[in-house]
Amino acid sequence: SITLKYGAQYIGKRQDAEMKKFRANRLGQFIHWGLYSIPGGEWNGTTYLGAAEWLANFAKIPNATWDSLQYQFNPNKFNAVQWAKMAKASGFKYVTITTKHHEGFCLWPSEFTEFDIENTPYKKDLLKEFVDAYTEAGIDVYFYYSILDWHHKDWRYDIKNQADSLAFSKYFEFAKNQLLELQQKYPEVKGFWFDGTWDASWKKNGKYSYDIQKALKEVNPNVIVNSRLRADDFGSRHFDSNGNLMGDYQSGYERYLPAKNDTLITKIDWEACMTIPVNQWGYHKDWSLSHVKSANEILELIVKTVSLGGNFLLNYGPKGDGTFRNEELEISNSIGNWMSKYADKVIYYGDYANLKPQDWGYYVKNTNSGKFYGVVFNLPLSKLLKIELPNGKKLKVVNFETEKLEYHHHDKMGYFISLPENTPNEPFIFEILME
Ligand SMILES: COc1ccc([C@H]2[C@H](O)[C@H](O)[C@H](C)N2C)cc1
Repeated sequence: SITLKYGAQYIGKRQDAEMKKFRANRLGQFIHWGLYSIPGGEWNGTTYLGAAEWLANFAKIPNATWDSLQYQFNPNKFNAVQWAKMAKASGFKYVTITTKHHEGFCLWPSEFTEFDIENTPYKKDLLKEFVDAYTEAGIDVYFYYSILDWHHKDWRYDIKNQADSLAFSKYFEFAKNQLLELQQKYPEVKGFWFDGTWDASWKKNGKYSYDIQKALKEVNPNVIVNSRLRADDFGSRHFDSNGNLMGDYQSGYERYLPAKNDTLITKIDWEACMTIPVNQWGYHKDWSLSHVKSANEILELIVKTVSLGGNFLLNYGPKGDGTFRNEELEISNSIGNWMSKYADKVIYYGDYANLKPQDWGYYVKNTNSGKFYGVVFNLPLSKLLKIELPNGKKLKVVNFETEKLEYHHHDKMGYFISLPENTPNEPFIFEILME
């Protein structure tokens, strides 16, 4: 292997309590909220199709114009306790909120910039209200922080000369100071979700990304940091030049999942983040412009993720006034109903079952109870659920709610479980007992 100064700090899954809690949580709420939430993808009468939090970029809006949105940011309908209550009812065990997205606007009163919540009509420490409400609700809090910063004068996309290098070192100091400030002001924070780390300037400075993780861990030894922060000595991201995962979990799955038969991914901790429309993280006024995922589509993505040993972060983009759009409220309600019935069995503590994938859905092993479950999304016309067990394993009992399901064994093709009489018209689970 190659000797690296800024590569992976350790190999394998962390087994400390904080990481075990992150893993057991499985389901998180992502929140993208910033100045971009005010225009909602529309500027000077033109609606842009791209992701609303990138509007300044698509619409080529000068910084001075965009930054003046700061004087309009006044979420007078924001109710952190209500947000936390909805999140809890939806089954979210953790939340990740944008403290600063690419635009550079900070949702907390930062000592290191004027471009923050303090200098808006809202004035108050919005992030503290948020952290307190979610913590009170028993939901773990994580902070999203963008390294890419369109506002900061010392940000550089690339390092072409000594001047760039000096400026970028000042930007690094700014970012590190802000991150330590976030840990100090909001000590409840469990970890950081870094973004905006694809530019050459960052890839050329593996030391910077290494130092940020080190600095955060000095304050909180079990802080959880995503792989997206990291570039190694040679600019390799997420995985170092020896193929070892950097950070504490792989966060490359942005709006897509690994293949159902990908067993490699089950060897590391990972988290997928997902939008409800095709590609909108920040609030966009018009969701009719793309497909919007149904509750069942989202439930399948969540269960597929857990079945492969990953966490799932579902995104919400609240409006500038602090309210959520109806589509998000409806999804929350539907998902919450399903989670109230099944999450304790197949989401929380859910993990890879190491059983041969089948067409009808996904297997989940509950690492708390040790129980194995099937989650059915695709009803077979044969009315038979096929199960293939590893050699030496025999199927004993299949429980569906309070009944035991019939099954027969075919010496070469495996077991075939008969569907229950009254099959639910929603994704349902059955428990598998083997011997
Ligand atoms: C260029 O492609 C991109 C760049 C940034 C993103 C950002 C989104 O704004 C959102 O914050 C997502 C989590 N992040 C990867 C997505 C796609």
